[in-house]
Amino acid sequence: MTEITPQDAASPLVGVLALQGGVREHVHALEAAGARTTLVRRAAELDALDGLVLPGGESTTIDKLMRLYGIAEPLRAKIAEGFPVYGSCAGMILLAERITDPALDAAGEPQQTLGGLDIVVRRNAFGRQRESFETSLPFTGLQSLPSRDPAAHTENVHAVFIRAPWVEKVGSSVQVLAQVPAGDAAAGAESGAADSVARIVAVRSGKLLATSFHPEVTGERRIHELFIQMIRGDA
Ligand SMILES: NC(=O)CC[C@H](N)C(=O)O
Repeated sequence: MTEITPQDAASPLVGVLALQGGVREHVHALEAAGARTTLVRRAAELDALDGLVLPGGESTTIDKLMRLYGIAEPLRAKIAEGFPVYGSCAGMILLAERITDPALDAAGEPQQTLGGLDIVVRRNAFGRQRESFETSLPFTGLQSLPSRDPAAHTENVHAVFIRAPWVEKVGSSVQVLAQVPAGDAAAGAESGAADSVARIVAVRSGKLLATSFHPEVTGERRIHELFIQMIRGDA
């Protein structure tokens, strides 16, 4: 069912892919940031949109359902034409050109991605013991947002990680927006590597934005505002 919210008609219409995962939270965050929203389950629903959010959840399930419902191919084609998409967590995995450790289905077939974002991601990268954590991260590129605190020296974002991927490699077209610094106590880890090396957790390339973490669950609105500015061509 399509739900259009009564925002200003000039507000961009942003879809949230509603096949699996944390859909509601993105709808609320987008609306708080000034967008109109609609839930997307079918390829025909893509055409009316100004942008799309791929939520967190389980990337293997979302991948399977996107292919089953025939939405993967048309979405891939739109992304190649410059359609704005923001992916959080599983959504970041779906935008990645490559996964270091793709899950295999019962037939031994690796999970697929939409691609478009020239990054390599590692799933569940922060380890099992501390599979969820929260931390505060400096985030690049929020300077022009309406909700920005003009008195703030650094633009820190509250970031919630839930079985999150990190970005292992970025192509030359990709801008790194945030990293978990080496030695971050919250990231801690079993994944010893997180202690000794900074890990990339937010990136942008053209009209594609991806975060390993979930701004939509904390009341953090600046990432969604940034995405709306990207849609409008203001960022
Ligand atoms: N919170 C999330 O979206 C977790 C992502 C999940 N680990 C995956 O691989 O899809």
